[in-house]
Amino acid sequence: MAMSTAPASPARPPGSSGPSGAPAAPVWPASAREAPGGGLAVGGVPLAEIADRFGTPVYVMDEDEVRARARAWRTALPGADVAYAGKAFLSRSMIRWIEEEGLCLDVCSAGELELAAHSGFPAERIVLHGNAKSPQDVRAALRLGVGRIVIDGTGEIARLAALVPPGARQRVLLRVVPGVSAGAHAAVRTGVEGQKFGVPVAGGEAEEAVERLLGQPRLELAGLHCHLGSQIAGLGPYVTAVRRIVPLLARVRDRHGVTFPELDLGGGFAIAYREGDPAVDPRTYAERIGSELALQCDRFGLPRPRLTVEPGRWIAGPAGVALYRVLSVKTTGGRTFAAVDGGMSDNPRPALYGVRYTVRPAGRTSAAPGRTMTVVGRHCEAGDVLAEDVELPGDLRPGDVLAVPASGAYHLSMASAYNLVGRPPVAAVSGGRARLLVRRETLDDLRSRDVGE
Ligand SMILES: Cc1ncc(COP(=O)(O)O)c(C=O)c1O
Ligand SMILES: N[C@@H](CCCC[NH3+])C(=O)O
Repeated sequence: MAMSTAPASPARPPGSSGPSGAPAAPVWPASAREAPGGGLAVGGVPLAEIADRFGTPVYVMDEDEVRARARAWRTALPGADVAYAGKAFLSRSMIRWIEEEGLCLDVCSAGELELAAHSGFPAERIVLHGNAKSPQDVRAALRLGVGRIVIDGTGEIARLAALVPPGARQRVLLRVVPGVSAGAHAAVRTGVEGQKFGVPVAGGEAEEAVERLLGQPRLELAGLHCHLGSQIAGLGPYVTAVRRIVPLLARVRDRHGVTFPELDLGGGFAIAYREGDPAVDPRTYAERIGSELALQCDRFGLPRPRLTVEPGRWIAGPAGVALYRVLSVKTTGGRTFAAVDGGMSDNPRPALYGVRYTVRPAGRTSAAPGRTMTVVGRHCEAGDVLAEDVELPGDLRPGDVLAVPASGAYHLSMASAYNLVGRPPVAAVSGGRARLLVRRETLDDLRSRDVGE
């Protein structure tokens, strides 16, 4: 088996359609190429070089891929606001790229907010979310002057209004739950009743919250918000959400004489983790959701609100590649395990959602015949599995570098200190150069938190 298999697809703009007309689902960044001496290069930099220079595990972010993906949404929805959901991956450079591409930013804590503000991101382009905002979150949002705060529940309305200084008005959105089940795993389905986010459209709860908000002179209700869930591959759920939310807008208009200028339909757009996985195409989203919104608004005689979308995974995920070094190859119970020097501490997604990744050697070519192996992490749980039953070169050995694509979202942002191994660094690649964005968490960092007695 040739140890280097070519990346799935030649370079093409993210979000473009494949030859069959089905949504294209590139697994590797568009810049991925076979490296001159064997292995894989991303952003013009051989991944083996990155592994040697920064150590492993290391996360590689392709800056041009991030920017192209951000632009794909801006181009598809020219009259809309595109708010990158920072929970997917946030660093000072990422914030700068997003700012330069003209996006807004969705944050959900004082921590994310302060990082953005200190990186120079304009506060009026920031949206603050959260089902349980702490006083610290709200105070930071008011002090920095964020553009929008998303109200998640009726109880939050008076609490927030009380913190807005006299004479000031805070622009807010109300998060509603349209009763739509969507998302790759129960833990990330937020469009249905019975989970912790938002106020249901059904049963009148949302209308009651709107009424309360309209009665608060220090809050300016600019519109409704919903976020259905995450890793949603089809557009049907978004269409249903529009069909349920626009009639609510009409009821509010009829009852209060108010029409809202904005509608935020959240994020949740699927990416491919393995070859052939479906992914959302921003242009198809724009056509389908844009026309449904127009249709429903016309039906109720409402003006079309300005749309906001909040992609997180779609922008950061496919731009990231995780690099690990093989620590051991072991055959036991009829299975061969390749164990790497990271795992569930830097990528908890397999353990949390049962997700499986694809993996390929990144450092050298091999003529050895292929062998079915399971790639596992180094942590103390049998569920610490990255890729199951994948074909890898039969001569894979300790020291080899393995690359895992689609690793840019919800890996490092959810990484833990499990087994005190330290969180990996992040390197950016672009134009044949690599640079460090986030340094490795050292044992000193970890030890220094423990103050003893
Ligand atoms: C309110 C909100 N907006 C946007 C997102 C981004 O979701 P995704 O990364 O799936 O696009 C999330 C996370 O699911 C969210 O909670
Ligand atoms: N953490 C989830 C996505 C949750 C999105 C947050 N609202 C994942 O890795 O798939």
